[in-house]
Amino acid sequence: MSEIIHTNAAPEAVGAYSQATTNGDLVFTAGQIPLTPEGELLEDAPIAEQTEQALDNLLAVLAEAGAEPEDVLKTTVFLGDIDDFEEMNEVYANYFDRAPPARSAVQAGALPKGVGVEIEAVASVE
Ligand SMILES: C=C(N)C(=O)O
Repeated sequence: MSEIIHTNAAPEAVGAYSQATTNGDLVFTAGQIPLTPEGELLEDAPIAEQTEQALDNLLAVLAEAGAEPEDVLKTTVFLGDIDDFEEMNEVYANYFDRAPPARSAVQAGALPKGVGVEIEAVASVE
């Protein structure tokens, strides 16, 4: 059975999508961008700060679905500029310090709202 996940601890969707959906034990999050739950966009902040906000949002959405960081199977990190990889990675490592999930990191041509990073995840909550 599938379910739509919503929490006020993460920003509202900026388009026609849900913060996350579930199917059985699996949780699929939308890509989280550096937008605060209050609606402040951090598109000009350093990539470290943008990454923190995106990951705070991601963990808030996962928590609403009952998932902890250890439950994450795979993430995808979209960067506006691959030169930001190291700065993003340093922050990212603090969020997934135990048994980090599989990950892909790619440079996207452009990201919504002009942000520098967007991060999505798939988790299992069995
Ligand atoms: C920010 C997004 N996740 C989107 O526009 O799909």
